[in-house]
Amino acid sequence: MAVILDGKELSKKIRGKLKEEVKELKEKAGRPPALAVVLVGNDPASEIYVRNKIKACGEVGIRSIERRLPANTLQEELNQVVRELNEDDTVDGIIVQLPLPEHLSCREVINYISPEKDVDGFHPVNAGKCLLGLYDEGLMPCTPAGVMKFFEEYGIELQGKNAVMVGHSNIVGKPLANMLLNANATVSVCHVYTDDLAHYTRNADILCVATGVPHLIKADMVKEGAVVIDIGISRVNGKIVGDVDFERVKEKASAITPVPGGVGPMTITMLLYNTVKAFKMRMGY
Ligand SMILES: NC(=O)C1=CN([C@@H]2O[C@H](COP(=O)(O)OP(=O)(O)OC[C@H]3O[C@@H](n4cnc5c(N)ncnc54)[C@H](OP(=O)(O)O)[C@@H]3O)[C@@H](O)[C@H]2O)C=CC1
Ligand SMILES: Nc1nc(=O)c2c([nH]1)NC[C@@H]1CN(c3ccc(C(=O)N[C@@H](CCC(=O)O)C(=O)O)cc3)C=[N+]21
Ligand SMILES: [Mg+2]
Repeated sequence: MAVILDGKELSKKIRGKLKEEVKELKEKAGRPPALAVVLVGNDPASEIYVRNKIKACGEVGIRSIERRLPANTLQEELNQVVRELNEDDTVDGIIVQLPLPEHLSCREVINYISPEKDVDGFHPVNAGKCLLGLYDEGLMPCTPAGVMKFFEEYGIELQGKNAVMVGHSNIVGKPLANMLLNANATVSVCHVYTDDLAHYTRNADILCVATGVPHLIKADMVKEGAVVIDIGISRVNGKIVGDVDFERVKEKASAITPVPGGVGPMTITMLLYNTVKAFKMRMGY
């Protein structure tokens, strides 16, 4: 039976420390760290995510600012909101909740976010620092950084291991594959055009999956004793499910993240962590 990598428990521990730190920083600076969340339109899933982020900020003492824009907002108007938040000295972190309505370019608006305030770690400057392994000099993407915390916390060695990343998005798959490579794992990156996915996954000591395809990874695709990280979130008949057939794969894996309660909470935790980090960097602490 696999060890369950508990994202709620690890989050509790990290958020507890952040709360203490925020209290001290607030006394020192005369104001708390602040996160601005920009939400365009009213996608129900995004509404829930934003609400959770704002709640999590409140719990550790981070001030949050919600900027809601109508679904028919123009690109130039969205860019302008980001420019205003860049110029507001009391704002330390800015995120634009994705996905955006069809007519808007996320690439364009992300380029407007000041890299020092880019707490999602999506700006090309931060992506470059991530590639180079200069984690301390920038802000790293929250989901991949949260996954790396699991490996640290549970003492999971990466050096020399076969790591397989399924999914190659700019926000999860590519940066996580890169972080695994920086940790000296031998990394394969698979995606929808990969011929014989199971051939790769069966050889993985560390298997990370971020596709959004419910239960893509079955037990017969997993090596005995593998560490399995399930990043996918889908809603099937009102229930949240991951990309891994958890019930069967947990019998074979040595460690596995559940969905919910695994990577998701850690993503939010790393957003809080990045907001505190951005605040400290901006204040010169
Ligand atoms: N837990 C968390 O905190 C977070 C969870 N998520 C979840 O993670 C999942 C992925 O998100 P994101 O990276 O943004 O998604 P994208 O849709 O941007 O990327 C999905 C990736 O999976 C690949 N893929 C799709 N189908 C298959 C398949 N059948 N076999 C192999 N590869 C496949 C795609 O390949 P191609 O591009 O070639 O089609 C692409 O590389 C989603 O469920 C999302 O909700 C995302 C962010 C945070
Ligand atoms: N600019 C931007 N940054 C993001 O980081 C971002 C985004 N846009 N758009 C959407 C995706 C998805 N994402 C998740 C965060 C937390 C959970 C999470 O906390 N999940 C809980 C369950 C939550 C629930 O009950 O719905 C869990 O897995 O236990 C899931 C998914 C961040 N994303
Ligand atoms: Mg996505």
